[in-house]
Amino acid sequence: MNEAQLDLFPSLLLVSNLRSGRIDYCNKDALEFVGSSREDVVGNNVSNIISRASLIFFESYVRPSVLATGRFSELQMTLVTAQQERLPVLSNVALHGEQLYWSMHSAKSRDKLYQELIEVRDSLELKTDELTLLSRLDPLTNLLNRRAASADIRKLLDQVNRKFVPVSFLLIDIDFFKNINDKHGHDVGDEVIGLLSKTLKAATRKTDVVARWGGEEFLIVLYNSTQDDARLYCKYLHERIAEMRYSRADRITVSIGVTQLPVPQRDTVLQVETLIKEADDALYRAKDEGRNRTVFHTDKRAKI
Ligand SMILES: Nc1nc2c(ncn2[C@@H]2O[C@H](COP(=O)(O)OP(=O)(O)OP(=O)(O)O)[C@@H](O)[C@H]2O)c(=O)[nH]1
Repeated sequence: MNEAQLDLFPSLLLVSNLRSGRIDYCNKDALEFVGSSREDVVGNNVSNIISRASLIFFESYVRPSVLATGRFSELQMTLVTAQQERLPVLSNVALHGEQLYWSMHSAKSRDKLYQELIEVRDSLELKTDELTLLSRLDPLTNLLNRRAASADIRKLLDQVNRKFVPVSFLLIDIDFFKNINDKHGHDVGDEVIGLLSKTLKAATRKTDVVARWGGEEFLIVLYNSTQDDARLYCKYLHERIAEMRYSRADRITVSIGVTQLPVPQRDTVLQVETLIKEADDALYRAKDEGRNRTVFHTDKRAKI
C-alpha cells in the first residue's frame, strides 16, 4: 500500500519512533487536522503536536503499558494545532519494533455532546431540587406542608429513638379566624395567616419543624425541648402574637395544644399520629377552656 492509498483512510494515521519521539509518517487527514504541512510534521517530535498534559500521561502511563503489551486502546489525548488550538482525539496505539503506529479519531463532537449532556444533567438536577423544595412548601406561607412535615418528623423520631432527646409537639390554631374572613374578607385572612407564619418561623430554630398543618392550624415540633421549655416557649409565642399588628385586621390570639414525646423504650416505634392526636386533644381543651391559652396533654395524663 502506498502513501496515496494511506491518505484515503478517514482517520488520523501517524508513525513515530518510540525512543526519540520523531514522527516518521503522517497521513493527509492528520496533517489537515493539525493544520500543518508534511514537511513541518514529519521529522519533528510528537511533543510538537501533543499537549503537555497528554505527553506527561503518555510517558508515565501509556509508554510502560505499550512496552509491556504492545498496544494501548482508547487513549484520550489533546492535539495542538499549528494555530495553537487544542483538539481532543481518541487514539489506538500499537508497537512494532521501535515504531509506534497511531490511529486517531477526532473526539470534538463527542466531547461537545458530552459537555452538553453534563450541562443538561446539571440543569435538570437544579430543576429537580427546585421542584422538590416547592413540593414541600405551602404556597401561601412558605412553611412546610403537612406531607413534608410528616416525613421530616418521622426522620426526627428515628433519630430521637436512637439517642433520646426531649421533643415537644405544638398544634397552634388561630382563635375565631372565621370572624376575620367574614368581617374583612378572605384576602385579609390570607394576610393574617402569612404574617403569623413569619412570626412562627422567626420564633423557631433550624432543628425545629414548622409547618402549616391545616387552614389556620400550624404545627411546631421543638427539638431538644422539655415540657418546662415548651411552657416557656408557648408563653413567649402568645406574647409575640399579641404584639402583632395587621393593616386591615384586628389583633389575633391563638390556642395551643402541646404534647411531649415520652422517653422511648429502645424498640418503641413512635407514632406521629398518636402524638398529633394528643396535641389535638390538648388544643381542643384549650379552645374549650376559653381560647388564647396553652394546654398540655401531659397535664391530663398526670390526672389519670
Ligand atoms: N383566608 C383564609 N381562610 C382560611 C384558610 N384556610 C381556612 N380558612 C378559614 O378558616 C376558618 C376556620 O374556622 P373555624 O374552623 O370555624 O374556626 P375559627 O373561626 O378559627 O374558630 P375557633 O378555631 O373555634 O377559635 C374557616 O372559615 C376557613 O374557611 C386560608 O387559607 N385562608
